[in-house]
Amino acid sequence: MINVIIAGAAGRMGQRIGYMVSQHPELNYAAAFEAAGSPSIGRDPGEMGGWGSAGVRIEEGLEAVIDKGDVVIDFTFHAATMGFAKIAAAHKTAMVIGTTGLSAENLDELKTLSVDFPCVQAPNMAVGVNVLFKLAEKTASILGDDYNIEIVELHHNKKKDAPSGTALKLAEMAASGVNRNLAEVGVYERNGIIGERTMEEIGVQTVRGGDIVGEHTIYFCGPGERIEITHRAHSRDNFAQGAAKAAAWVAGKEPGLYTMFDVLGLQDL
Ligand SMILES: NC(=O)c1ccc[n+]([C@@H]2O[C@H](COP(=O)([O-])OP(=O)(O)OC[C@H]3O[C@@H](n4cnc5c(N)ncnc54)[C@H](O)[C@@H]3O)[C@@H](O)[C@H]2O)c1
Ligand SMILES: O=C(O)C1=N[C@H](C(=O)O)CCC1
Repeated sequence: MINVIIAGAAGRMGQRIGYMVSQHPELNYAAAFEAAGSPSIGRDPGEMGGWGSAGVRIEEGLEAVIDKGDVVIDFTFHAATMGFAKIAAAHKTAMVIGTTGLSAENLDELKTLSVDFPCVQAPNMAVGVNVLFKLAEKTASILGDDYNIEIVELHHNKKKDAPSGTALKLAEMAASGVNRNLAEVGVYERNGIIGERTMEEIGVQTVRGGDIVGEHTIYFCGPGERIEITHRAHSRDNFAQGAAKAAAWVAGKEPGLYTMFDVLGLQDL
């Protein structure tokens, strides 16, 4: 069995990932940890979530549990994630990172650290979203420069980062399809007398409200017609199943930075 350590075990994703790990035939829920001072410390994450005993108690900090597992699954907060990656790299323990809001500098640092440990990092672990990434790139490359590309994402009112990591990756994939650099053409807000839209820009807009789990639409708006491709998450379970699948895949792999395209075999599509 592959022993799994779950970071942020009391969180919305940490809870569903814990359940999926407990149900997975190759995975064992070996340890759980939370931030210092969390009221969940000492509690059983399964009992907290109402899905039975996980067989572990939530501990404080990754250092306390790093020797108990083969892979750390992290869906927490960007400011904490890089610290976890440094600890995992030093112990050569595999990692699955779903936390969003990582900066370009964080991703560069992760690439450097990954010479020492295998790590899957992806802003969205649902199968459907990863297919959508590929569709966005292909559709953009087929339609070319005559179609305006716009992305709209909707999430719950507790989400801390904007735009979503998924929307940013969608924009990156579409930009790659039309050979543009997102850093040069991404437009994240519009307000006031902004003038006509340029053909090059790729718009990314954010909606926050209620308990929306997550919705992403990419629009290709052309003369006389438009294509809209939407992914809607009905619950967090697809993300959590993807994280469990990634953990089973990455344990024992060669050091390196991998994505869900590697896990799902979509790399060459
Ligand atoms: N990749 C994906 O498929 C995917 C899917 C959903 C959410 N996410 C991302 O996962 C992250 C978490 O989302 P959420 O809705 O579960 O948030 P949440 O706030 O419900 O959960 C985060 C948990 O992490 C804990 N945490 C924060 N700092 C910590 C630290 N230093 N040490 C240990 N634990 C710490 C918090 O106490 C909390 O319990 C966000 O970045 C979100 O965008 C990714
Ligand atoms: O609920 C969240 O937070 C989500 N975050 C990810 C993102 O930022 O793309 C994935 C969808 C849900």
